Amino acid sequence: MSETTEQEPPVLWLKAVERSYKQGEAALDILKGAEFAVWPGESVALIAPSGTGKSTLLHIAGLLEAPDAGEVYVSGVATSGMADSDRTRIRRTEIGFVYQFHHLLPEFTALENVMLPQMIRGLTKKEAKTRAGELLGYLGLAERLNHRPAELSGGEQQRVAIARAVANAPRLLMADEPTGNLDPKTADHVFSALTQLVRASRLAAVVATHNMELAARMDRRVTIRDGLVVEL
Ligand SMILES: Nc1ncnc2c1ncn2[C@@H]1O[C@H](COP(=O)(O)OP(=O)(O)OP(=O)(O)O)[C@@H](O)[C@H]1O
Repeated sequence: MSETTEQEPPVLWLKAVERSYKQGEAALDILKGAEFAVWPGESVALIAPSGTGKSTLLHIAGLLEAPDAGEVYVSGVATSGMADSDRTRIRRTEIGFVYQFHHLLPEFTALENVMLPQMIRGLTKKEAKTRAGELLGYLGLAERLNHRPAELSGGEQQRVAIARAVANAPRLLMADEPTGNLDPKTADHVFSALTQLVRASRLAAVVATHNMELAARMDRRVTIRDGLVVEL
């Protein structure tokens, strides 16, 4: 765990989270009281075998899905009793998402892809452009601002996706196999860029990965066992 964490509340805190799915008449208990917290500036690898509940956990932690029981605190705020619109607002302002595939808009340039979420949030075009340029520059893409996704390499596309995810300065970054589609060397570069950004911006990051080498470079590693989150 990184220093500093004692006084600050966790950015994400899952408390006694339960989630079951119906399977015919039976209930399939996936999360059975899971506890999980991530602090500012800390990166945590989630290494969970297929079917153990990785997606379920990421969806609940990312406020895309509500738990059956338990509570999800984001920056100290309990989210379970909230109206959907409030939960969506917290998701949009506090959480950034990166997926295995970049999902960039093909007709827009790298710069425009990073500007868009900011403009949707109400920043002026000029403000959005400045921040997008800075972020892309930080991620080593200063020479690629006006390229469309198809004109970028896989690693470059994924770095643009990372810039887009943090464009609105979220406090939590959720990444699901962010390097899963890249060759090992490119994965290494993208991963380094991501962890550097997490530390520099004091984000809390949860990165689901099957890559043990990359997971070893994060602050902590957790898995899901018998419906609980356990440290590795
Ligand atoms: N909507 C649903 N209805 C019924 N069962 C579900 C539903 N969603 C997931 N499950 C089941 O719950 C279990 C956990 O699902 P989850 O998607 O969280 O797994 P996962 O660990 O992310 O797996 P993978 O890495 O293969 O995507 C699986 O056995 C899955 O079949």
